[in-house]
Amino acid sequence: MRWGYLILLEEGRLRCLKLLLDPDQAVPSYASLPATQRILSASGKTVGMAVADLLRAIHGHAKEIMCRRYGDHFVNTTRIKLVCTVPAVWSDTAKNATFKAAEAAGMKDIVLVSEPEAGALCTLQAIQPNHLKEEVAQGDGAFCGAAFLNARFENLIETKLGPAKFQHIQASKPKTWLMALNINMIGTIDHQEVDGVKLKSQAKPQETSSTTTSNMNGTNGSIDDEHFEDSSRALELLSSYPAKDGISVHELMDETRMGGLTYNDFLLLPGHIGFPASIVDLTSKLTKKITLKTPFTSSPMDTVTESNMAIHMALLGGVGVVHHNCSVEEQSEMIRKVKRFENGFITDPIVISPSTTVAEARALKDHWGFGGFPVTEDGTLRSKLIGIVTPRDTQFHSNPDSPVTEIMSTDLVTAREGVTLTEANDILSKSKKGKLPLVDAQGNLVSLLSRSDLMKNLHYPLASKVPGTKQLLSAAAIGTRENDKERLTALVEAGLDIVILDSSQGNSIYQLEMVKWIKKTFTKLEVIGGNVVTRDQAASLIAAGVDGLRIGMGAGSACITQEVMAVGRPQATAVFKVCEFAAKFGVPCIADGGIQNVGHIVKAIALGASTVMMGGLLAACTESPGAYVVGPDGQLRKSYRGMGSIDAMEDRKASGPSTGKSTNSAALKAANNAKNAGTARYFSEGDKVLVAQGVSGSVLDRGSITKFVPYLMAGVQHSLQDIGIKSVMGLQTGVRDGEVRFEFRTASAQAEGGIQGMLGVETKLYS
Ligand SMILES: NC(=O)C1=CN([C@@H]2O[C@H](COP(=O)(O)OP(=O)(O)OC[C@H]3O[C@@H](n4cnc5c(N)ncnc54)[C@H](O)[C@@H]3O)[C@@H](O)[C@H]2O)C=CC1
Ligand SMILES: O=c1[nH]c(=O)c2[nH+]cn([C@@H]3O[C@H](COP(=O)(O)O)[C@@H](O)[C@H]3O)c2[nH]1
Ligand SMILES: [K+]
Repeated sequence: MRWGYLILLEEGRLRCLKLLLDPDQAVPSYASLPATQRILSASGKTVGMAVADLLRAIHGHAKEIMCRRYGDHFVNTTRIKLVCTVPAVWSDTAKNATFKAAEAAGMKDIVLVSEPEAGALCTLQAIQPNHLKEEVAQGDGAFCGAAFLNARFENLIETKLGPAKFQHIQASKPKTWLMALNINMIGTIDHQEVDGVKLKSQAKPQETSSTTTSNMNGTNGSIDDEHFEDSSRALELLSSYPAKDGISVHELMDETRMGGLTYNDFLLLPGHIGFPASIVDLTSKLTKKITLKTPFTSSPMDTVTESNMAIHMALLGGVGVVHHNCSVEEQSEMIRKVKRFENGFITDPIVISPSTTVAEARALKDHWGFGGFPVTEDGTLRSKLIGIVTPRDTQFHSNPDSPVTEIMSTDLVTAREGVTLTEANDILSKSKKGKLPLVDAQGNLVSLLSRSDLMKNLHYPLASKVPGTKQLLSAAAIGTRENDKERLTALVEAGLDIVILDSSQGNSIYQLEMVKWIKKTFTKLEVIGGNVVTRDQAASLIAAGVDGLRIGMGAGSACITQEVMAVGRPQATAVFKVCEFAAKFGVPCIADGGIQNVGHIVKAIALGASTVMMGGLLAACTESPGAYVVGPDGQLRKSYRGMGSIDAMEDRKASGPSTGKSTNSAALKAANNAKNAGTARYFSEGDKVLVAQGVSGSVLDRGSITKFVPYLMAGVQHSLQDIGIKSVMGLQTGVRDGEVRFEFRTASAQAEGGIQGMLGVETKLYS
């Protein structure tokens, strides 16, 4: 059932329906009911059923508005009394029928009040509380509702125009007829009364239009402002419109009208700017317990996120999810590197023994990316500190076989265990050394503080850290096979904080069981399930206990899932549907895939995503794995491939099993023994053909993410400023409340938004 503005003007409608509630009641002369009766009998409903439908819709609408304003929980736990107003002249039969219809519509706790009574009550309670003594308005229909007013007005026009002309206009302009009647109430009727109500006298419409026309065409340029509203009333007049300009997110996301939408299919409308872009707060949740200062994550793909990307994403306030297309040892090592990076106090420093050679120290530097190592008596932590080796010491030493004791510094500035970070930082700054070892009373090495970390602390104020520690937040992806449990155990030992269960279709028995197992086994670990694109998929995973969801199926830039599997969902719709549902449980969502620019990030967030995940956009950054190559056009590129591409699935660099793939059971065993995710999938298919869900190729160089991510952040801040919103969370509330408005974008609107008719365009996005 549709009602109100949703009914097209030219469509038939049930008007004055309530007059049919009591057939014995006199129908006012100006109301004609045959059309209503016709539509009613065609729909097979009784008047009671139709009124119940209407009341149900009104009730639902009211509840929706209240939920939007006050939250579902408050509304569902608060006793709500309903008051239904009816015309005072009504018979008891009509009132009783209304009451029955309200009950049929599921309205409980309801009372009926006559319309004049309701009006009077409202006024009297304001001016003289609790002193209502008598009904002040007579129930003679004089103050009847708008429908009657319209009907009376129509009658009036008919008498003025004559029936023939009246019917002609009505038939030839079915769309504008009703609108014109409703809007142009004021006008032709000088000092006339309609049902006792005096109408304001104004110029006749013909005059208005002719004066306006002549003014517009006139040569003197003067405009007779008698016919314009006073400009000081602009805001007041604005508030008299029934709805804000543009459409709400619910209207936008009504699939029955437009189908599933992508980010490019719509725009947000601008709001009011009353603050600088730099104060826009991008803080947002990644999981139930973890909040990020920047709502960005990088994909768990072997061409996107290894330790270097993960470290830098975390330094910049986001998080990088380390892929699992590698052995357990390799993945754990990557997590360890993230956790070791930039500790205020490095509590598990790499320590070497006096017998370590210069060559070995150099090799360790190449392996770890840093070269300052404390030397202790037996080469372990908690053993007596005897010196420190730095790259300066090893760099120009001619004999690689010399023990480090020959070159290490022994004039050490140390601090005692137990100093605060600030004190230690202070000592380090004054010492002009690169490292400050912390020792216990016996001179045993306990931990280390590094000057480069101090610098990094200064340069990365947004860094994502585990609360209460100086360690960066780490995240990794795993699969849902039995041996992924061992993988996860190793990752947790390496310090993992967040695990993502990496699948294109997360609503599987394997994933649900894995979620439950993880929640039971590693109670501190945050678990993100996915991928999902429907409410139903999300519900299963939420019920299983996930702390976050990852949304997207086939939207990624290297994905062909939608084409090959015929399964998936346009990303904007997927994000909205899942986030709307997940928000009810406080489960944050990642919009994964299809992010091509800043605008897409803002749209994903507006539709409810707390964070976005990027693959292709980050694949050719300095911090992503792999080397740059020069393309045929002379530009630098790095390779990028879908994790479901044949290339990735066949990549057995991590030494998969050599058992072959001859039988199904052998294949399953091989899959479980496989050392990387690609091989596991490869072997799980047994003798069957491999079906690719992704492609491989390359993407153009984007430079370092230390420049690119701040560009994305500033872009999002400016966008939110345009919308007139000060934070990511504010944007989501604004959208939910219907304050932030949207518009569909036709194909030509998309062309208009792009670059038009220009040659030699240089698309430099930031500097
Ligand atoms: N977001 C997206 O649109 C898509 C992403 N991808 C990416 O490609 C990679 C591979 O994705 P999928 O092929 O979906 O990986 P997957 O590991 O979830 O599924 C591969 C196959 O293994 C089966 N499987 C999983 N656990 C099992 C168990 N315990 N026992 C028996 N069989 C089991 C699955 O049912 C499926 O047939 C992931 O990195 C994923 O993120 C792939 C396609 C689409
Ligand atoms: O259909 C797919 N086949 C694949 O082989 C594949 N590999 C990755 N992904 C997903 O794509 C996301 C990254 O997407 P973007 O490059 O658009 O950022 C990633 O985060 C994944 O969700 C795949 N999807
Ligand atoms: K795609």
